[in-house]
Amino acid sequence: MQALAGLKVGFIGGGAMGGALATGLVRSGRVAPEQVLVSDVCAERLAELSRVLGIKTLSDNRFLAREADIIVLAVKPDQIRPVLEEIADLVHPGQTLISIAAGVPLAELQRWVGKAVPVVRVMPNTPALVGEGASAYVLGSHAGSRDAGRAEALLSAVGRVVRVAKEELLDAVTGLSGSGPAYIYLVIEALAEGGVRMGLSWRDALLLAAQTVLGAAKMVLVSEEHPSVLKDRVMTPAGTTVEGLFVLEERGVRAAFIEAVKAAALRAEAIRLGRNGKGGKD
Ligand SMILES: NC(=O)C1=CN([C@@H]2O[C@H](COP(=O)(O)OP(=O)(O)OC[C@H]3O[C@@H](n4cnc5c(N)ncnc54)[C@H](O)[C@@H]3O)[C@@H](O)[C@H]2O)C=CC1
Ligand SMILES: O=C(O)[C@@H]1CCC=N1
Repeated sequence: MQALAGLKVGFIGGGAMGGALATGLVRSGRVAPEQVLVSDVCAERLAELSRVLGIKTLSDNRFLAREADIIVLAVKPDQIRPVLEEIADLVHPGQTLISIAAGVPLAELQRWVGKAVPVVRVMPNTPALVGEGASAYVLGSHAGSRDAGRAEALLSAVGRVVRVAKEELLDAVTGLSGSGPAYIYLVIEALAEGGVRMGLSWRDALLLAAQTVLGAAKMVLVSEEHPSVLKDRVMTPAGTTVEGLFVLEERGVRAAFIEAVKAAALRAEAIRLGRNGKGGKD
């Protein structure tokens, strides 16, 4: 991909999300393994990423900050400030800083780095690991089209990406697609348990449940039809599907998902506004 050609992409934090992005990026083939660096405080994690991906790993965030053109901050939200302050004197306007931390506002990121460097805030999700991520981003005040191009190139290599008009919308994104994979794992587990309850082996039931979710998602993306139209095509009058759907509506599953997204989005907002009443930022 042109926007990443010849650039080095460095991840500070190679955990669940940073590791997923680095892995998805290398596996996409859009960058060579030599273009990707990961620094982390956990030696075992670094050894694993280096062994599996053939990328350069290091325990020195400052070395990474000197080497990388795109620096992805992928530590827990409460580690973002110390990490930014650690590298602040090294970063320069030729670089693009990307923060994936939930609820850490652009204004704070910019203040902690303390100079006019481009910052982009991104909310990705873990299916980036398998090239099926869903991400949204917003540009900070010093970021421009070059930085948007870099962010889009990176995120589109590992899935789909949208740009949101204002930072507050990243709270909604966090509640929907950032946290969303966990909701869908719950759905898959529950569907499979339903299959087991009706006599299927767990192995068969899990495969059928997961493939059904994958297939339905693909239908929505490929057909571009409204989900209700696709739903109607599955329903036979007085058939089986309408009986199942009736139970889901009766139990309030639709409202439960709407409320789940809202609750997670409000939590992201509370973290962003510093009203973090739960003893941690993540
Ligand atoms: N896990 C998820 O589904 C998503 C996470 N995020 C965001 O991604 C960020 C990372 O979250 P996870 O990957 O889930 O956490 P994690 O705990 O799996 O990964 C964090 C990594 O940072 C490393 N680390 C800690 N301090 C460090 C330091 N000073 N320098 C370098 N590395 C350091 C840890 O050893 C660990 O490997 C968070 O800010 C979170 O809000 C965003 C979207 C989705
Ligand atoms: O649960 C969390 O706070 C993070 C952000 C989105 C997904 N995981």
